[in-house]
Amino acid sequence: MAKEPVRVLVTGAAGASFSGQIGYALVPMIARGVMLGADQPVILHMLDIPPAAEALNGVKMELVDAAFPLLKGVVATTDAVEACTGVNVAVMVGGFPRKEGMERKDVMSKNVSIYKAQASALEKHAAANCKVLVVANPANTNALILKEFAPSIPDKNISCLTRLDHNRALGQISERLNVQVSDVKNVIIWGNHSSSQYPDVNHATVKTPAGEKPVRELVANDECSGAAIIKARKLSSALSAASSACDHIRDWVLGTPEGTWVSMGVYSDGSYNVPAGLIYSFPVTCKNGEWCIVQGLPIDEFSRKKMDATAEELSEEKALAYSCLS
Ligand SMILES: NC(=O)C1=CN([C@@H]2O[C@H](COP(=O)(O)OP(=O)(O)OC[C@H]3O[C@@H](n4cnc5c(N)ncnc54)[C@H](O)[C@@H]3O)[C@@H](O)[C@H]2O)C=CC1
Ligand SMILES: O=C([O-])CC(=O)C(=O)O
Repeated sequence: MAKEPVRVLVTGAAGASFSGQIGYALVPMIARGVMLGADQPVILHMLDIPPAAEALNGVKMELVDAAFPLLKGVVATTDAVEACTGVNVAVMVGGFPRKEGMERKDVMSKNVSIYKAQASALEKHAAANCKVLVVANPANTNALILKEFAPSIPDKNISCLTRLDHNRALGQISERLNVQVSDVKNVIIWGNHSSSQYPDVNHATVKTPAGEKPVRELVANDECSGAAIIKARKLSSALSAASSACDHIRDWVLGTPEGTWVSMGVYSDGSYNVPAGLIYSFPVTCKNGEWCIVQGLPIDEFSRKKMDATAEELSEEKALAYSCLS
């Protein structure tokens, strides 16, 4: 029997300020089954702001023209209530993006007010058990604000995207070692989706004909390359961010492969002595639609310092965000 359609919200779907256009790259991936599976029909809900209404309608027309067999309907709107009504998955891309040379903190106050308002719309109108992924920067703190203003959505259902950083680390290791990216696994992104994040390869492995080898012996810890993309494209990452958002939701809903973990920004429960009450990126495995932090990994002194530094930045962002609320 055919499955019931899943309603997926994408905010910022018009990609209309032409910063990087994640939404425009993301919606056809969802309509093709990249996010939820090749047998899962979807109804897309797309939200953007009134100045982007015409562009948003253009995206809707393209989705119709592309005749995606899995796409059972499109809601394109500038009304947050209409956009959020009945959604099972919400991917929050809309926001005020950072541009070349801009600090993330410059855009905090604009995003705090956006996320406060959209949290209320989601809380009141989304389907029960809606899973939320915040992509827009500052992603961890936007997710925290969303959590704060949608208290009836369980903590476990609110996350932010660090999968792009995770995938970047996998990609860079595969380039350096000249191996297939699918043979590399279990890197970890700890902390914030910012330059303070700690990409940790201490537990990563690469598949070789002689079995799995630790990556640590082969490469040093890595840097995130978001700024390099902005420099090269004059636009921030879009297709890789969209693809990583699909990976994040797919693994969350359908499960991570046996023996593999991924990085997700989730509400800290104090694991690894990360302060509770932050949205912090951890290694997680997913099963039956629930994520679970991988426990018991040994943490050396270098890693501890890096993990604490990014937690410290998140605590500062949290304080700044709360000061924007008053
Ligand atoms: N977490 C991650 O790994 C990454 C996060 N990002 C962040 O994702 C966000 C989106 O990036 P791009 O697609 O490049 O930006 P973009 O500027 O191309 O698109 C943003 C869209 O959001 C819309 N928007 C603004 N306020 C809105 C609101 N209140 N409600 C609904 N829509 C709204 C804009 O009209 C625009 O269409 C940015 O904050 C960017 O910094 C970008 C790359 C990676
Ligand atoms: O800073 C930005 O807007 C882009 C970003 O998050 C990334 O590429 O990781």
